[in-house]
Amino acid sequence: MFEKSTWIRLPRNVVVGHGVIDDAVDVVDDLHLQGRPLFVTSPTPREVAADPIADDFVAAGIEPAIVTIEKATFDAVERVIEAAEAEDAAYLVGIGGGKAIDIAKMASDHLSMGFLSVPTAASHDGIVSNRGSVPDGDTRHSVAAEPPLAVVADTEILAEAPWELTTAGCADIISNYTAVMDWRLAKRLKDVEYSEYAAALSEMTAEILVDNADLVRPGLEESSWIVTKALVSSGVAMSIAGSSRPASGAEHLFSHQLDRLAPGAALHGHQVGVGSIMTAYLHGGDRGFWRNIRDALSSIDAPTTAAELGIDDETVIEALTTCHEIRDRYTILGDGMNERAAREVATKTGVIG
Ligand SMILES: NC(=O)C1=CN([C@@H]2O[C@H](COP(=O)(O)OP(=O)(O)OC[C@H]3O[C@@H](n4cnc5c(N)ncnc54)[C@H](OP(=O)(O)O)[C@@H]3O)[C@@H](O)[C@H]2O)C=CC1
Ligand SMILES: O=C(CO)COP(=O)(O)O
Ligand SMILES: [Zn+2]
Repeated sequence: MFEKSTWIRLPRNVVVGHGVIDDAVDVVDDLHLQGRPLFVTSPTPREVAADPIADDFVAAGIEPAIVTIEKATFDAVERVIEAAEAEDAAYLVGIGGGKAIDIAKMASDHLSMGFLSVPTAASHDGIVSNRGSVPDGDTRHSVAAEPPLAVVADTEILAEAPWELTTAGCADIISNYTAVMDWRLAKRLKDVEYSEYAAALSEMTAEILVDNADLVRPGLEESSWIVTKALVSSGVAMSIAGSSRPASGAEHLFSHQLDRLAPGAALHGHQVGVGSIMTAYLHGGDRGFWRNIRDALSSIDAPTTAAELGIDDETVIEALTTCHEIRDRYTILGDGMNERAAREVATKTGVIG
């Protein structure tokens, strides 16, 4: 008897384009959301977007509450839940980079409340996904969470954000190639749950972005358009899979470990990009594929070396040799690399000097 079933939860409205931040109140109307919103933001996105959007809500007769978080932690999720209860909020609006959006989506899941995703940087593919990513001691959880009811991605705001945030988003997408390789390997060796549709969408997203790399240039608003569409598409792949597998493999474990060993040194997207060069090498040996990843990253100005990340060589080796322990996710790293092998891959790919 056939007994499979699945819920693929996706946003109802994805609004992308120049000046669409002005449509936020209309988006709320279209969703028939009533009551008071709680805006979840972080310091810079608050200035850039949350305060101006709050003014539009006030003009429409809606008085939002605002909570500003500094870090993506379970404590921050707790603070947002408490603020939502204290302010009698009816829905949440996550406004910012990956940090603010992840915290809003996890709090909204806990509160059984809808949330809107308003990215201020095209820096990560969690804009649409139904996953949150949170460090917790020696580990990092990929948590099931509420997908947004709607996304409002203003390409004018995204284009004005520092360029490296956009290149980080591109690198997060380019890393899909190795994430999918790891996923297929885990399917073959460990029979993990696998979706060919999600894998194909994730790879195709990376391919389209790389094909359009010439159009991804600083100062061009069209770049934000291209990158945001890729980030949305990659998030949809995660929602189809019901896991972050299509967009997170060993290159992400490497980045999560760097977050522990060198907190704040580099952006998430940039770290996963450099990780992806090395895990592509592990998948393919000295054949060409890792060079394609490296060249794709450098074509959009993303870092390809430890020095460009601002991370020293020894920290890269430590991350490579320990990151398989971060979570129970089978990847090309298997049960871990020894130091000699780690040095070889990092040196051969030019990540360390
Ligand atoms: N759930 C998922 O599926 C995914 C989750 N992620 C998670 O997302 C996070 C990475 O996202 P990322 O966006 O890099 O991290 P942050 O949210 O920390 O943002 C990076 C930096 O950009 C700043 N910033 C944001 N918008 C602007 C703007 N318009 N102008 C100037 N500065 C701005 C932030 O300022 P400030 O310091 O003031 O906040 C911060 O310093 C990680 O925690 C990662 O794990 C990533 C991919 C997928
Ligand atoms: O960053 C992600 C996808 O780009 C997902 O993060 P996790 O590795 O925590 O699942
Ligand atoms: Zn990522």
